[in-house]
Amino acid sequence: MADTFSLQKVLEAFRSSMSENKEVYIKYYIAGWQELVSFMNSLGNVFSFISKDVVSKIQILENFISGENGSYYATIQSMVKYELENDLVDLIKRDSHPESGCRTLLRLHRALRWLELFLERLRTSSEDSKTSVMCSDAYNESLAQHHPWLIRKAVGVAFCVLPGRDTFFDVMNAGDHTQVVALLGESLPLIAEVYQITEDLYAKNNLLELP
Ligand SMILES: CCCCCCCC/C=C\CCCCCCCC(=O)N[C@@H](COP(=O)(O)O)[C@H](O)/C=C/CCCCCCCCCCCCC
Repeated sequence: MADTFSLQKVLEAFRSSMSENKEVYIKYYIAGWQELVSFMNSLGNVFSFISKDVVSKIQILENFISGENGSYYATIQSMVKYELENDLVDLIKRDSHPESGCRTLLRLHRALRWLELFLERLRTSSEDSKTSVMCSDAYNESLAQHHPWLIRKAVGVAFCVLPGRDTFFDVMNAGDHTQVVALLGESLPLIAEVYQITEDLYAKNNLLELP
């Protein structure tokens, strides 16, 4: 994907990630994340500890996709089946498979819920709404429950230097504010669907609390 961030590209990646029978292609799922990382990198060094974590998780999944068992990593569904059937997932504590595809994707999956909540707040925000408040409310409702105190504090500091709402709307490169709101309205159900499919799959296989 090209350099300039656009919400449309994120939308396209998540749209492409969904197959006709509602499986989720990992390749496009991580392409969506890659696009989001390019946006976060443009926000400055204070966010680099976050983007580094996302990049390392993308890399782990890319290595699986391009590895000798890559065909099993085509979709989240095929990955879960393959890793579980072959005992490749640490279920209780991190041990012989500390970086399985399942636990790595779970971290991005939880972050996708944050993204959904944040974008929904942005979509329905008013001119005087603060991005730091929208971001941290979405964070507290989702990812924060899975992060230790130190990370929560560091994230709180990063939220304080977030650009304002207008800048967010501009960097989405989707036209004027009305057009951005419309595109968000189109994107959110898609992101929510990808999230829910993954959530149901992980719940069904008892994978939602992987260490
Ligand atoms: C205008 C476009 C809309 C907004 C675009 C936002 C772009 C955001 C891009 C990425 C979001 C953050 C994704 C964070 C993934 C975190 C995964 C995670 O939970 N990792 C932790 C656990 O991993 P393991 O240790 O178990 O391997 C890890 O410990 C965390 C490390 C760093 C902290 C992550 C904090 C996430 C905060 C989410 C808010 C980001 C705010 C971005 C500003 C827009």
